[in-house]
This record gives sequence, structure tokens and C-alpha cells, in this order.
Amino acid sequence: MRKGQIAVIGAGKWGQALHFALSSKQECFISSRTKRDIKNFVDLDFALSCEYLVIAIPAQEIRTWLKENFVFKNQKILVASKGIEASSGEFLNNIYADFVPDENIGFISGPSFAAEVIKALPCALVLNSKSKELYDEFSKFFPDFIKTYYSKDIIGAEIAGAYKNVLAIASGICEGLNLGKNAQASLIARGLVEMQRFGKHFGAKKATFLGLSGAGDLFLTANSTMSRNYRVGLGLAQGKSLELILEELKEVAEGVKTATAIEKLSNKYTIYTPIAKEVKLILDGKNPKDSLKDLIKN
Ligand SMILES: NC(=O)C1=CN([C@@H]2O[C@H](COP(=O)(O)OP(=O)(O)OC[C@H]3O[C@@H](n4cnc5c(N)ncnc54)[C@H](OP(=O)(O)O)[C@@H]3O)[C@@H](O)[C@H]2O)C=CC1
Ligand SMILES: O=C(CO)COP(=O)(O)O
Repeated sequence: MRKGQIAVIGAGKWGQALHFALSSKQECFISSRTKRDIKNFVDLDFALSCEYLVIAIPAQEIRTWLKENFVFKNQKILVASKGIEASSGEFLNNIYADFVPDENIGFISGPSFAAEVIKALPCALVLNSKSKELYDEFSKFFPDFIKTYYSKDIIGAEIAGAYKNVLAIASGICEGLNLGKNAQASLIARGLVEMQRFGKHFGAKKATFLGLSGAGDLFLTANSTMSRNYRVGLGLAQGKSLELILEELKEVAEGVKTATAIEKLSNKYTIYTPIAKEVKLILDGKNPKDSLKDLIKN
């Protein structure tokens, strides 16, 4: 074990931004599936032997990645992904629970476009963990331009971070159809209520949805073309196929798969999730204008 050392795993947009941020106060390593010419890039074995790990790979890949690569050696982990596994409807904290004990894991949430973090622009993040000690240890690594908050509401943060991606797709559709700012604000506000209702079913706290992890990240993502999920919505409204949109995007848009997970879970537990359901139908080919009519009618 490399005591006191920290590594980011996954050198996509968010992994690289976190690596930049976490290199501000100490040496930080980074590893990824594809080798890159980045300072302190190390192989996976080296990264996995660090005491502190920040894992930034897409939600849908995590179960397989853990099974194939991860051996628990008392590492402390921060999960940076935002999504729900589509194949099972399983939350990431449950998937990780098979590999890492509660006191060794935390989840990052809050409004944080990688493109701004990598320019050292200020932001505030929540580190969600059952363990305050884990929060204290990780928060020391964060640079002065990032303010960190502590929360124990892991499920709330996880649902908020995943759900807002689906709502960002809806908001992009709204913009793409030129429905106006009234419609967009209504959609975002009802979306916030919807994700809170969904979260409540799984024991999430209302306050989480009103703070950085919920409203904060939703307002950011559902209002900006910097969001990949928002751009997926724009593309759908322009009549592009999902395949073409994702091909052009070249990065992950977690809302696409998370829409399937939310549909699965809301059907299973009879939770009223009208916006997420319409997003899922549009992703499957429904005309967005028909979705609008159905949302207003029902
Ligand atoms: N970008 C952002 O602003 C933010 C993103 N997030 C979340 O962080 C997560 C990652 O996003 P982001 O970095 O932007 O996405 P990117 O699409 O930029 O990068 C994803 C990276 O994940 C790695 N990866 C993909 N599949 C696998 C796999 N099967 N095994 C191992 N590694 C894999 C790839 O590494 P390689 O290239 O080496 O193959 C890839 O670079 C997502 O859940 C996203 O929602 C959260 C907050 C902000
Ligand atoms: O989660 C994010 C910012 O907080 C990034 O959103 P996108 O994945 O839609 O770009």
C-alpha cells in the first residue's frame, strides 16, 4: 500500500479535471484503460496500490471494471460517476458495497463541469460518505478553489446526480424545440420535484435535492450546452438519431442509460416519474412534440 498517496482512475474529461485539481496540494497519480501522455500517468496496478482512489469511469462500466480489476486492500475511495446501472436498476453504492466497506467509500456530487474545474474556476462539491473521517481525509486533498461540504446522504446524492442527467436531456429538447424560457423553467422546477419524489422512495433526504447535489447540479446541467446530456436533448429535438448524436459526442452522456434505469425502478415501485418516462420514450423514438402534448395533458 502506498500510504498517503492518491490516484485518479479513468482519464476521461472528469478524471483529468479531478487529477488537475487534486495535484494542486500534493502529487496525484492517474491511470486509465488507454495510456496517455499526462504527468504522473501510472499503470493500473500502481494506481490501485495507492491508499486514496478517485474512480471516474462511466456508471455502466463499474460493475465489470470492479470484478475484473479491483481487489480491496483497505483503500479509501471516492466515486466520481453519476448514473444508475441500466441493466439492473442498481445504485452505484450497492454495486460498490460488494467490494468496499461503507466506512471506506464516498461519492462526489454537486455542480462541476470538468471544463471549468480544469481551468481552476471556483466551485463547491459535496463528498457523501457514512464516514466523516473519510470526508476529513479526502477534503484535505482538494484545492483552494474547490469548497467541499460533507453529507451522509449517499443515496440522495447519487439519485440527484444521476436523475439530473435525464432532466438535462429533457431541457435540451425543450431548447431545441424553441419552447421558450417559461416552459424550460417549468420543466426544471417540476423535474426537481420529480427527482425528489423518486429519491424519497429510496430513503433520500429532501434537503439533498434542494442543495448543491440536487438543485445546484440540475440548474447547471439543464441550462448549458456545456452539458453532454443537454446536447443529447438538443440533437434529439433537431431530429438526429441517438446513434449519430452519441457518435458525434464521443464522451459519455449518462442520462441516456439512466433513463432506462429510472423507468425500470419507477415501474417496479410505482413511482410517478412523468418527465423521465417521456425522455425514455423519446430516446426510443417517440416524437418530442408528442411528448410535450402528453406531459401537458397528463
Ligand atoms: N465531465 C464532467 O463534467 C463530469 C462528469 N461526471 C461523471 O464522471 C463520469 C465520467 O465522465 P467523463 O470523464 O466526463 O467521461 P468521458 O467520456 O470523458 O471519459 C470516460 C472515461 O472512462 C473510461 N472508461 C470507459 N469505459 C471503461 C471501462 N470499461 N473500463 C475502464 N475505463 C473505462 C475511459 O477511459 P479510456 O479513455 O482510458 O479508455 C474514458 O476516458 C460519468 O459518470 C460522468 O457523469 C461527473 C461530474 C462532472
Ligand atoms: O455532471 C456534470 C456537471 O456537474 C456534467 O454533466 P454532463 O455529463 O451532462 O456534461
